[in-house]
Amino acid sequence: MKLHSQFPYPLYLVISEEACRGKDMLKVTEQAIQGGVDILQLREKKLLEHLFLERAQRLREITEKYSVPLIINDNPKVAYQVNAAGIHVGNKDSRPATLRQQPYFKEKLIGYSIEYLAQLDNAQTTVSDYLAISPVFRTDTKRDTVTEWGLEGLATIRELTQKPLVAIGNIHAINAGAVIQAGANCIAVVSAICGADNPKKAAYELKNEIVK
Ligand SMILES: Cc1ncc(COP(=O)(O)OP(=O)(O)O)c(N)n1
Ligand SMILES: Cc1ncsc1CCOP(=O)(O)O
Ligand SMILES: [Mg+2]
Repeated sequence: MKLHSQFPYPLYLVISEEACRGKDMLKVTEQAIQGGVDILQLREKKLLEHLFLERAQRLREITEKYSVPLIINDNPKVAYQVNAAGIHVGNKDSRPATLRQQPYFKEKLIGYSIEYLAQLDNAQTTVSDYLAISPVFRTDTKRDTVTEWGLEGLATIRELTQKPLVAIGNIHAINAGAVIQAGANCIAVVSAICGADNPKKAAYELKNEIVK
């Protein structure tokens, strides 16, 4: 079994209403947590800010009940307003180094997407708490990606940094073990759990592949 001492969240669910395909997002969240999800991100790319905030507040009630950290995608204002555990940003978003200077984000988790190897040397990476290998495998859930890292790319990055690595992109129970073996500390998924008929069972099966 691998140790995850730097980032004690081996299974990461990135959720949106659209990804839940008609299922109640709040129920999916609760079932997924009961199945073993350790950390949750709300990622709504098309919502107006006040609706994003409202959804984040609902999720916050559930994550608080289970003591699971809630991460907000892209939007520092919403993260602050719901007192989220942190934020995830990529190359088109607020910069981690800028966020880190704000009092609210000083002690919060900041996740940063890695799309180019050169990012490993930049100031954004230095101040981030985890790096997302984004994506490990091409996925229909997010099409505007740059580099498909593959297991080899993930292993290369593992050798170049000590930062916790969160692997994302087309990861399912069948390939999760290989992704961990290649050096990831955490598996992040959207469709493997949100798109499953039984999100609790899907989370449980993924978790088993990760921690065995
Ligand atoms: C855990 C995790 N990893 C990667 C991403 C992608 O972030 P980003 O590159 O900013 O793209 P969008 O998600 O904003 O489309 C993520 N959200 N979460
Ligand atoms: C948000 C995000 N960032 C990189 S890939 C991705 C989507 C992953 O979705 P799935 O787990 O359904 O492939
Ligand atoms: Mg983003």
